[in-house]
Amino acid sequence: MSLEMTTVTAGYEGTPILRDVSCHVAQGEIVGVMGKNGVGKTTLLKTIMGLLEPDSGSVRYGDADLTDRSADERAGFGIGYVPQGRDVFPGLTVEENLLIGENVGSGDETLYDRVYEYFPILEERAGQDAETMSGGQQQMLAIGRALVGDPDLLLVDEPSEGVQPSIVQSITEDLARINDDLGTTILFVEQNLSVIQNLADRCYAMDKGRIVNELDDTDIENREKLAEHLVV
Ligand SMILES: Nc1ncnc2c1ncn2[C@@H]1O[C@H](COP(=O)(O)OP(=O)(O)OP(=O)(O)O)[C@@H](O)[C@H]1O
Repeated sequence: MSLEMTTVTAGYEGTPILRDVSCHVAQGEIVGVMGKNGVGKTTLLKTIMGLLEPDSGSVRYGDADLTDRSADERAGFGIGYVPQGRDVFPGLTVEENLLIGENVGSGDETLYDRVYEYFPILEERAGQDAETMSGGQQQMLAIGRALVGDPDLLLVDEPSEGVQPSIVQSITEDLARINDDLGTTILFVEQNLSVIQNLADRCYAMDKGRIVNELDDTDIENREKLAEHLVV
């Protein structure tokens, strides 16, 4: 199913952040969102996930109008969210963190097997306090937690943030493989040029709450062109 956001305006307590944002992601596509700090990238993902109510505009997924649906309902439609900073639950084990991502009552063990296949370290560390894992392992856990919800669309907020460079490459490959193997559509926010180049089919550039450019695969190969949208 494709995602379609149309002329969305959204913000926090009366302060507008997203201004008239329209974007789309086709089924099976991997689309990046880039831009400097504070331009509204996280706000865009939150609005798609239903964690922030838009002041105007609409969010549609396939035939469904999600605009007035809760985040839980959107998860039920097959949308998974990997938040910035990962937000693993401290004091809970890796396995308990994964359990939280499961759709209530699904009990589908194959979803765990799938997560452990992509991220064997999570099986090895199943009983470990999630908080004591490295940044990269926590990022894998956050992706795994979304995967046990069996999403068709994955929203991923800065997968490279706080992750050491050698692991960034491996997480990028994992996301590409998830898209390839499972057909999972991916919309991700990123400021790391290499991740964008290695992962995105297409990319939106944001500035001051607006989408100011759309880059196709040829544009994405051009590092200087990409960097224009990221330099602070
Ligand atoms: N909960 C909130 N309440 C009020 N203002 C917020 C809140 N969250 C974000 N903002 C503001 O909204 C603006 C956009 O933030 P957002 O997190 O969407 O940007 P971003 O592009 O994802 O940046 P970054 O890369 O730094 O995460 C910023 O000015 C930020 O201070």
